[in-house]
Amino acid sequence: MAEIHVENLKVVYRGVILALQGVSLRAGPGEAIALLGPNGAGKSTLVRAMAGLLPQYDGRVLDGKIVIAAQDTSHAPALKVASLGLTAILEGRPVFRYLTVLENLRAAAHRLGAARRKEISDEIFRRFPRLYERRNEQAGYLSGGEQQMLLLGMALLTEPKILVVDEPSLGLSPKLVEEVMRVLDELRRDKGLTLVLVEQNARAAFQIVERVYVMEQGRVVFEGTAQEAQADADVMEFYLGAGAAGGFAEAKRYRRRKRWV
Ligand SMILES: Nc1ncnc2c1ncn2[C@@H]1O[C@H](COP(=O)(O)OP(=O)(O)OP(=O)(O)O)[C@@H](O)[C@H]1O
Repeated sequence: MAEIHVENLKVVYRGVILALQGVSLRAGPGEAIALLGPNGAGKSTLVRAMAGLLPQYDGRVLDGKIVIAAQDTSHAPALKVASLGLTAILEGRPVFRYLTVLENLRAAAHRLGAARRKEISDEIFRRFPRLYERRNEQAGYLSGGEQQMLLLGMALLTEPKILVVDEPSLGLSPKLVEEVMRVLDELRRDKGLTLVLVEQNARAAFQIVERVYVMEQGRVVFEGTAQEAQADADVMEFYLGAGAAGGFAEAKRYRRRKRWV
């Protein structure tokens, strides 16, 4: 049984803006998959749908279904989804900017007892020594990479079984992107997590996932192994903007196109 299973999912915003049309995917227990594709393809919408967060964005599932840990969560609220073990780190590094690193971690750990909280906090500081050094500083003053590590630490305090991470590489230097990918890979292996990585940076994602889904205009246009995607010139050039000719400019042609029901 797949840990996450999305079938023929159709999502609209404000009742009329069709953002996903017939999207299907699966991620088995302990598997790492990536959702790739240009701006506006529908990746974040899929993350919101999986996390039960569509209503916050005036969106809803119109058709199809989402099954998480064998339960139909197509219309489930975020708390129900979280209780099934899915934790989503949303785009844009949403840390509490005016709270310190320690306070952010405490806020994420509100459901844990003191002993378990200490155990996981120790683990977080072992994995991310830089967070320990900056534990009393306001999170808003951390660098982008440090904020990403803090979000991963906060996610660990929810004891996830499925981790969904939206665009962790955004705005980071190539060296930091590599570091974030390494940490995600380590976490998945050490904890047997199912990982759904959403990325525009396809090359970074290829390093740590087994299978990829490429999205464009609200649909999945390619599904295959990371190797198959990399060997497919059309996928690389037109959807991932990583080919020889055209490059990223080519992918940008597909930006932000909306369709109406
Ligand atoms: N809250 C919203 N209300 C209306 N339309 C929205 C909303 N959020 C997203 N959309 C539209 O839905 C479509 C898919 O957007 P989405 O953010 O899911 O794409 P994305 O692949 O995550 O892009 P990006 O990488 O830029 O975040 C786009 O056309 C976008 O304009």
